[in-house]
Amino acid sequence: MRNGMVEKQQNAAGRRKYTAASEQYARESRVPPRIHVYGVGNVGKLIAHSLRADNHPPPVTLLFHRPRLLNQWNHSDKTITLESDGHRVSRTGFDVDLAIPPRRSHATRLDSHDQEPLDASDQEPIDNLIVTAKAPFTASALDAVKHRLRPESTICLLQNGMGIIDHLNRDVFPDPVTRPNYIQGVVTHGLNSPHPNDPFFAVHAAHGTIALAAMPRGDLKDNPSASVPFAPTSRYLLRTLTASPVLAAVGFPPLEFMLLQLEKLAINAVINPLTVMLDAPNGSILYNFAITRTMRLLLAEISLVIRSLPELRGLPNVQDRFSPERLETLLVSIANKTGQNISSMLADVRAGRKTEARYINGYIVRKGEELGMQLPCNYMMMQLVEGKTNMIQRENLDQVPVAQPDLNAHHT
Ligand SMILES: CC(C)(CO)C(=O)C(=O)O
Repeated sequence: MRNGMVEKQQNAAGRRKYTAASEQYARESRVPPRIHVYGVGNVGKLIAHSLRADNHPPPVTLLFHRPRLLNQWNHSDKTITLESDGHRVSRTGFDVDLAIPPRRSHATRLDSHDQEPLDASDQEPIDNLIVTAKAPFTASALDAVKHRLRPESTICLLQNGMGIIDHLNRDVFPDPVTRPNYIQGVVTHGLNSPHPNDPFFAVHAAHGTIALAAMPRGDLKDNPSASVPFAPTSRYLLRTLTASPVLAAVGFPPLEFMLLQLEKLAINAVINPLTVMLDAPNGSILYNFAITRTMRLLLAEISLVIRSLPELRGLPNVQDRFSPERLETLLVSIANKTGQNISSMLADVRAGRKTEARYINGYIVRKGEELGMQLPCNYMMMQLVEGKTNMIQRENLDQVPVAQPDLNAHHT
């Protein structure tokens, strides 16, 4: 009888342990459980879909950056659908809101936020925000919701590249006292959106992981082994994301997380711009000695900068982990595994979109300059990628629709 009771109590405790983070944590710490997701690209769809998978899902608001997307949503069945191993699962229950980025020129906002609010929700505070917009668009995305963020809020940034937080602190949240908290993430899930006319559908092609870290409010350089006392909203977001089995998200201390970011950055700084130059899938950089030589020139610079970073000084294994030889082995294995894929940078260039080159090769160049080094190969790659993007953007602008001659027409 007693044992039965103990067992019941243990079961109840066990069940309590596995309730949703929104139930378990938000309630007890008074963090409002609503999560806003900015950006419904591939990663945004994966995150929003996974958040609504739980038995007690948190309320989720999708923030659209364009009225056209909101319109498409309102005319759809209001679901996000993910296909994985041939099975499609649709999830519902999302709230939606518009957050249109103000225009910026040379890092300055052109139009201020004194326009009429769209509705009352445009003024409601945002406590938990996940941003999946790409690095070059993150500052303007945050400009759109800046007035709703408070020092207690947490922004979780999920995108490729490094140096984004420095950029945000300089241009969007210059006051260290009032700026929100940050979580950063490295996503290795592979997704694609094969139907451009259905922006709320994606294929989860390769199951990966998400590494997450709550960033200390100061500079990591000044406080490298900072054990961060998490803001309640950061703890809530970390708990909610790591509770999702599909996301396979894991939390790391800031310094270990930085090593993971640098490893991904080193790979992206070579595969991405080279595939842009070759206009070919990732596998095209393999088994071609001229390309291998170029790859090695880039890796020599990348390895030198990473191994000289003051933040990493004295850490065990950094010299081996970031040696040019180890990075090359890693790079070749990733290019092999993703051989048929088009890199995200090539996809952006082909579509005439701004790329992340400034946050990938550009980050290496900036860090090198801080250390008194010149890195011409990475600088050149960044310029070439930007040059090619400009070229494609101009081609798209110049495209005048011309009536095609009807080759089947019969002249009598
Ligand atoms: C496939 C890979 C690893 C190539 O760098 C990638 O992450 C990307 O396309 O951005």
